[in-house]
Formats: sequence, C-alpha cells, structure tokens
Amino acid sequence: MTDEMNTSMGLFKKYLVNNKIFRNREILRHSYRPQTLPHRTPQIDSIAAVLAPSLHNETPSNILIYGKTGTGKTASVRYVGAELENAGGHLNTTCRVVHLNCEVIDTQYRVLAQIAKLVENVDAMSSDRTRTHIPMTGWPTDQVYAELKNILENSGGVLVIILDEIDKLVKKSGDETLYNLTRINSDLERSKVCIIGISNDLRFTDFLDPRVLSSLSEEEIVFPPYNAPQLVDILKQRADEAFVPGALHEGVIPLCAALAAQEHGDARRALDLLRVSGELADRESADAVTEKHVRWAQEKIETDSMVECISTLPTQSKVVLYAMLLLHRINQKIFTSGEVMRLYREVTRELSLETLTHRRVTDLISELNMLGVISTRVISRGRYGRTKEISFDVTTDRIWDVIMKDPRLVEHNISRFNEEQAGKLFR
Ligand SMILES: Nc1ncnc2c1ncn2[C@@H]1O[C@H](COP(=O)(O)OP(=O)(O)OP(=O)(O)O)[C@@H](O)[C@H]1O
Repeated sequence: MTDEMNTSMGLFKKYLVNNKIFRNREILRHSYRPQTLPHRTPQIDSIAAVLAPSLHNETPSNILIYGKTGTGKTASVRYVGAELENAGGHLNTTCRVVHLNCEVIDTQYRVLAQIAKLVENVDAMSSDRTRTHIPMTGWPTDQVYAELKNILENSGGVLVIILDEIDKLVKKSGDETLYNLTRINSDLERSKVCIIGISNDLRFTDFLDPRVLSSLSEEEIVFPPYNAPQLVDILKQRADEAFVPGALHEGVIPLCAALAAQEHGDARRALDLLRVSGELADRESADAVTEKHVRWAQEKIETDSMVECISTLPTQSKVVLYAMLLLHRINQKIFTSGEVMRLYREVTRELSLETLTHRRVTDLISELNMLGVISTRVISRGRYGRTKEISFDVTTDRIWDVIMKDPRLVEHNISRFNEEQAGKLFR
C-alpha cells in the first residue's frame, strides 16, 4: 500500500493491511464454481452419459437427481452443462442449457416465461433476431406456452432445462408445468427438450401424476452425503487458493470436515465453517486460524440460523418468547410455563394484542423447544400437579434484538412493557 493510500484509507486501513489469513475469500463462497469437483466423478459421468446424445442432435432422457443439501448436485449439473455447451460449440451443434431455481420461479407462468427469456438471451448473443419479450405476468398461460414453442422452433437444436429445487415448484403449483414440459417434444419439429429435475426432498414424487413421474425419471441419479475424508479433500482444494500459505493450523480442515459430516455430509456447511473460522481469526488479527476459531464459527453459524428462524416466527410466538426473555432478564434463568403464561397475559394486555388460550401458548412453547431456542423439562410438583421448567439453550442478546425490532411489536410499542414491569409482577 502506498503512503498516500495509507493515510486516505482511514477507518478501513486496518482491514486492508491485515491479510495474514485470506488470499481470496471469494473462493469459499457458495457461488464460486470450482474447476474440479472431487468425489463426484461417478455422478458427473452418469449425467454426461445421459446428455451425450444431444451432441448428435438427439433427445436425451430426462433425469431426476436426488440428494441431501450440499451434496454437490447443483455444482455437478452446472459443470456438465457448461462442458456440454462447450462441446456443442466445437461440433457446431446447438446445445443450450438453462438453469432455473424453482424456489424463486415457482409458477407455471413464470417457469415458461423464464425459459423463453433465457433461451432468447443465449440466442441474442449469436443472432440479431428480434425478441418476443413475454411479460413476467399478464398473458394467458396458453399464449406463453405457444410463444415458448415458437422460440424453441426458431432456434432449433437441443435445450436442457435444469429445474433446481423442483420439489418447491410442485409443492407451490402442482405438476401441471412438468406435465406440459415433459410433453413439449411432441409439439416440436426442429428442436428437442430434456429436463433435469434436482431435489433434496425424496418424497416430492408422491405429489406427481404417475405419467409425469415416469417421464421425468427416465434416469435417476442419487448424490450420497460426503463423509469426513471426502469433505477434507473438498476443503483442501478450496483452501489452497483461499488462504495465505501456513494460515491454517493442521487440525482446522479435519475439524470442519468432521463437524459437517456429523450433520449430514454437507459441503456447503463445511465451507461455511472454514470461511467463518477464517473471518473470526481475521477479525481478531490472529496470525493463523486454529481449532478454537472453528468451534466459535460453529456456534456463530448456529446462532445466525436460529436468529433468522426467529425473525420469521408469527407475532404471537414472538410475544411468548418476549415473556421468556423478560423472565430471563429479571434473573430467573429457569422459569415455569405458568410464569410464562402469567407474563404473556400481562404483555398482550399492555400492548393491546390478542391473548391466546393457555393451550395455544403451550403449543407455541413446544414449537420453540423443537426449534432449539429453549429447553423444556416436565417436573412434578406433588399435589400441585406437573409443570414445565424452561431455560434458554442459546445466548439471548441477539434474540432480544430481533424481538425488539419486530415491526408489528414496535408498532404496538413493545418497549412500554419492560424488565421493570416484569420485575414488579414477580416480586
Ligand atoms: N465435490 C465438490 N467439490 C468442491 N466443491 C463442492 C463439491 N460438492 C459441493 N461443493 C460445494 O458446496 C457448495 C454446495 O454445493 P451444491 O450447491 O452443488 O449442493 P446441492 O447438493 O445442490 O445443495 P442444495 O440441495 O442445498 O442446493 C457449493 O459451494 C459447491 O461448490
């Protein structure tokens, strides 16, 4: 860094000069596409074998790909897709691959319109044909379908449509889209379509019409979870480019791999652990990443996902949680469901919110227990019956922040009922 830069970087200087840990952190991000995918050769070869006929302008079989989250399904399919387009380019055959994430594109209309748009985008690069511009809403679905067929016929060749998270599409909009897409070839003369569906939910096929299922699953490929040694290889490959040489203690990669393998062999989780460990070491200006950073990273990732989950809870669950947080803050580290109920009633009354029945609040407490926010233990109190003892499983500061910033609770002026009022009730 030059002297001039040194003085002008002000607040950010310390973050720029301390590059003892990362060489290129982007390599650890989910969006990064590695050149090779260790331990996925059999699956990659199987996909390539099914798609190969498209290089002779023949229709490949449709494929259904299953596997738990982070088992490399998307990365492998994208890799094969890029290789196919590349090989097609060399052979002068038209092989195009479009990728749709059905978590976002989850209705028939949007799927058809998006495929049309992506095909036209690819074609626009090689020709000056005018575009159709199907609007993202507004047309009758039949018209979109007819227009998509026109676009496909105009461009010819083979189109591979990857429907990632296909289960989300089926759950949201049923199987009509798949029914139409698996039949589109019979309406086409100059071009062919093949579908690759990717899912991490094995049971989604229960929702499919048997005819759709048999056509969609002409080929099935399963991606098994990675074991710890396989995750070590995957992490090592990425770490070599991502970290400064010598910045990782010997035990770091095996620990990240072991923790991720314990869950369900998820490469994404393993990469997150490694990246966050590096970030924590970087932030405390450490010389190297150690196993201690990995343990912190594990905690941080767990808390982050819990906070995200809490922020999406319904308002009433948040009020129940608020009652528990107040009890925790007035120094009752363990409290009973009766105490929660009593405080919950006061909070809802004070904030002019609906008060749910005892039964419903008990259900909400059980849900929070299942999410891992709290622990509950049923204890017998002799002739007073049984009650639930509750305590927090995680540190509460960030949960508190989420609740205090909840727009609906802010609207009801949540801070009006604070620890002081709660304290008075239990004195
Ligand atoms: N064999 C591998 N080698 C290198 N990186 C891998 C490998 N498998 C997965 N990854 C990386 O792990 C992350 C998750 O992989 P990917 O998105 O392909 O998983 P997925 O099975 O599609 O998961 P999901 O079902 O949650 O979408 C990506 O960053 C990907 O690059």
